[in-house]
Amino acid sequence: MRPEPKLGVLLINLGTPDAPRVPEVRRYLREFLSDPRVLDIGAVGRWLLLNLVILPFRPARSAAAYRTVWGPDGSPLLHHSRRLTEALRVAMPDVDVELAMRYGEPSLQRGLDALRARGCDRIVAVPLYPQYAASSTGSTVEALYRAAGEPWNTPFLTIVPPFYDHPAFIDALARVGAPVLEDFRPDHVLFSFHGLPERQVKKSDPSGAHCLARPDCCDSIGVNNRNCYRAHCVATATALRDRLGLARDTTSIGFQSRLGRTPWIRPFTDVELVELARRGVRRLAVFCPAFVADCLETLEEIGIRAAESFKAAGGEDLRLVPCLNDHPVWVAALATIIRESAPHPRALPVLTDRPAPPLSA
Ligand SMILES: C=CC1=C(C)c2cc3[nH]c(cc4nc(cc5[nH]c(cc1n2)c(C)c5CCC(=O)O)C(CCC(=O)O)=C4C)c(C)c3C=C
Ligand SMILES: [Fe+2]
Ligand SMILES: [Fe+2]
Repeated sequence: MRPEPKLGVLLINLGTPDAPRVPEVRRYLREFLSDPRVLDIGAVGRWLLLNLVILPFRPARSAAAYRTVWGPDGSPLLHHSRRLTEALRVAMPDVDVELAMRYGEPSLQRGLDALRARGCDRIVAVPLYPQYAASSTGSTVEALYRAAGEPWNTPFLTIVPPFYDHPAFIDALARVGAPVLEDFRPDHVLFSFHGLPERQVKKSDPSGAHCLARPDCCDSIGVNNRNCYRAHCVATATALRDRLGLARDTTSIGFQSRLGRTPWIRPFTDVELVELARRGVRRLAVFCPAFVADCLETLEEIGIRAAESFKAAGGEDLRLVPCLNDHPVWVAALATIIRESAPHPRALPVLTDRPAPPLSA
């Protein structure tokens, strides 16, 4: 008799340095920014940019930033991802759950090996990026296929697609955010997403004529922008705004975390913050819905630096809404998203249960 297929779940996040020190941050940035999906320029240009411009200077600045958010359990991104993994194990006792990172440790290979060692031959992989970008989701999917293809007996993969407008994800964001808004009483809410070079958004458009070709290109999702990161972010922000019952003119969108001189998608969070303060906004709440786990980009860039510049521009207070982290509503939502994508565990046995028709029929 064919054994029951055993399902494993692999949660995958971006990765983070091993320590908030210059050598560890340099090693992390080297691996991350050597990825041709992240710095998507020619190999020679990437090598020059990385080795002559970025790696001599950025690691010291970034290590100092990491030190401001590093906790007793290490990097916040890894800490929250581990706690989410633990919570999902409890919520889904019938499957094995492992954590892996696209860059650094625990590696994709390590996560896949751990699932294989426990006999999982079917794996549901969850890139923990709600919105699709070729430099985050795409890079993870490519590396995952490569790693999964290494062993002689390959596992069978299902990959959870971007969940930027999944009702369970939006509901979890709203349930985590609502008590913060209730307590803080902001007069404006900003949805701040990780930024992306404009070039990468344009490359996601198969027609080459839709994305960033007109101001309303992200207002709805169709054939040409179905992989557009910016359109996915707009869809998340719109759904969350509606779910929270916020008026359109009391919310805005921004894109944070730019790198280099190439044009990045707009509006920019750091510019928007100052503009809002100048327009009279005093109490600003900021959601970061591109990140499911709090990390350097939420805690330091928004929670510390953005709060300072908002106040310097005349604002009274900025409150960072925590990411979903291991909140029970997110754990339940993630279990729903995974179960919806999982191959039906009885799919093959059900077929073999049926008596075969006679050969002569
Ligand atoms: C939300 C998804 C992410 C996308 C898309 C993304 C694209 C992207 N990022 C960089 C450069 C950097 N990002 C850095 C940190 C970082 N980025 C994401 C997520 C996305 N990046 C996360 C979750 C984090 C935090 C990691 C942590 O350890 O907490 C960094 C490192 C920090 C720093 O030095 O500023 C860089 C660099 C590019 C160039 C890019 C798309 C082209
Ligand atoms: Fe990033
Ligand atoms: Fe667009």
